[in-house]
Amino acid sequence: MSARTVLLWNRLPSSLSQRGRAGFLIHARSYMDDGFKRPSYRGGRNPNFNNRNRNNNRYGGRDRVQRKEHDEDDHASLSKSIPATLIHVPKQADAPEVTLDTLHNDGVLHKMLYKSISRMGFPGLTPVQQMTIKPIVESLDQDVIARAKTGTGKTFAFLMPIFQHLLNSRTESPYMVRAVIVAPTRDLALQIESEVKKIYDNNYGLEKFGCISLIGGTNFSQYMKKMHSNRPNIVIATPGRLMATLERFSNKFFKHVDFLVLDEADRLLEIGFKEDLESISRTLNENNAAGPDHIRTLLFSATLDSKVQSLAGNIMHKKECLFLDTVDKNEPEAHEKIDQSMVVSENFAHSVCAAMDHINNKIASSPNYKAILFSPTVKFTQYLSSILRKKFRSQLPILEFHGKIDQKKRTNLVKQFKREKSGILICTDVGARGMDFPNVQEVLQIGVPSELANYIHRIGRTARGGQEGASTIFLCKDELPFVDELLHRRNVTIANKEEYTPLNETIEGLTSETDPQELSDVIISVLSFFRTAIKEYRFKENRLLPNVASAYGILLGDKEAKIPIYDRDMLQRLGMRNSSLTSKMFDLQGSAAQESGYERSNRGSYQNQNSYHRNRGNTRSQRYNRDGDEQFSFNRDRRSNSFHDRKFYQKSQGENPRYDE
Ligand SMILES: Nc1ncnc2c1ncn2[C@@H]1O[C@H](COP(=O)(O)OP(=O)(O)OP(=O)(O)O)[C@@H](O)[C@H]1O
Repeated sequence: MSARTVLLWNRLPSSLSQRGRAGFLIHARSYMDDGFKRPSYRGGRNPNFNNRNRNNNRYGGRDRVQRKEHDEDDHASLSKSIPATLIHVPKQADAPEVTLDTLHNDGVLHKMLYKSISRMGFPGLTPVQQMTIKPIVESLDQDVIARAKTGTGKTFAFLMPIFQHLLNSRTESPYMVRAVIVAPTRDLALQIESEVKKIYDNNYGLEKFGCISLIGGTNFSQYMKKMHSNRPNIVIATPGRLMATLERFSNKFFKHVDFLVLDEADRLLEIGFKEDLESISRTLNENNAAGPDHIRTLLFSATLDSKVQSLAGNIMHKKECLFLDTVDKNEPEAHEKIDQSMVVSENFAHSVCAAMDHINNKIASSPNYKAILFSPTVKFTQYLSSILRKKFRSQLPILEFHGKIDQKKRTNLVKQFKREKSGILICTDVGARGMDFPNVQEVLQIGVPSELANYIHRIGRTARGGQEGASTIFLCKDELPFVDELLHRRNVTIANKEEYTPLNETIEGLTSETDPQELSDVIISVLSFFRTAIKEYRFKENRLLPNVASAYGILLGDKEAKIPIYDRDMLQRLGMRNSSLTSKMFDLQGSAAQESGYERSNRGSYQNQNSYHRNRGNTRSQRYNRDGDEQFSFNRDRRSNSFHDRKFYQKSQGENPRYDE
């Protein structure tokens, strides 16, 4: 072996087998040189870069040697321009099993923590827990990225090392926040908090390491009072509320942070969230009493790719980063225990019929049927909830879950659906990531998700904690390019395909009692959604949009009926012009059709509908946000103006539109 290979060999976590290390070395060559960008310190140079604990690590001064390898003749290179080294540790099939007992016996896990987790009665540690706990506890000077499939216990994989760290350093800054965990949705933050409480419940001795969740939709000053009185060591937060807290109290509580964890990291590093995460990381690091490169950053998700690695450059501050990967390079990220199906029909409206028939059959054939149904927008979720309630309410609970529901109600319905033995939760992508509802048999989707990775997260709400599950996506024929994208970009194949044509009676069942005004609102919201998904999924605009628009007539029971549009601005907000395409889709009237003589008074109740959209949009195009609501978009093709647009929107709306802060 060359000197460099020996060096690498010795630096690998001792938990790896010989073959595992050999496998790593093969991977290492391709990864070592890609690396990360260093964080951008003001003044272009990290002031502490040269003088902190460089040799104080378990690999015995590797940093100095590593630096020599990289920059033999460039000693000025201790600046931010040097990318951090990415050490990729691949999945190893033959790795010896790591158990709670071995971790305890090796001195990795403290007795108190060992007892707490043992009492939970898990049959063993999951692959991600086996792979990450020891390196996070022991590799003090490395950031960590961990990829593991949905429902495989990533939450405990980062909580256990955090508790171990608190136990290791219990006398240091006991009244300060030591770990900050960021989650993209309020419900996920609350769920992580309840996982922490499970650790307390199984060993009260750990309660002294207090925890608090800071999320939007709650009383800020009340929570700040709790921060003052409880002095928690662990903060679990959504980005918006965390920024607000740091703005006022970063010096008081956050000067001794050791860990920053990003759960659903790829989501948090998307445009929109990313600027906030960079600002959070900058504030935490600049204020840190131990210096600006002290905090270790841990990124966890089921969907991570090279884009995330480079996006995290300004958030991760260590010189080395371990990429602990439990998914093979060529293996799909979707969980293998999910039996995936798609049902393809002619029209978007038929997908609704197909889903209704499917649910009907399932309720009849499976006792305790528990499913989650994903929908593209808030309005469509409301519509689906109302038709499902009408039909199935007497048989099982039907729950509606999206970002427009008041937080208290939302928290209660999450608790309820976790408890229920059967039921259907209808939700937007706000429920796609991280939520752990026990015993969900099946995930249903009408229409495509808001981003490709969310397909994997959506279906991952089933087959959790070692169970099996099924998923069915209902697509119209013009949504099929999505399936190709899924294969080409995520290597995910939907194994089972079925074609569907609705019976007349199914359509009739839906059309009765449908309010045209409401339905027009619903379909416009879906059109808005698809309009922004065109680039992402390579849809054919001229086919897909008329297909979705015609769902209005079909679901109304009058195939010829078109969505009435009275206002020219409305078309603009949908990002469309008066053209042959729009006249195919809409019944253009009044100013929309540029008819000067049109009597406003004749517009009837539709006027409200269009002014509603006018008030909600801003002066530019109205689009879809990922919390499932239609509004100004900071979406896929927003690179050029995203930040300003978001600020503009916030100002005009007096709220933060996009996130679930
Ligand atoms: N070692 C274990 N053995 C069995 N079940 C476990 C183990 N650790 C955690 N679990 C359980 O597995 C379920 C899923 O865990 P968790 O929510 O952490 O998954 P995740 O990997 O974060 O999923 P997602 O990618 O969807 O966020 C939870 O109910 C959790 O209690």
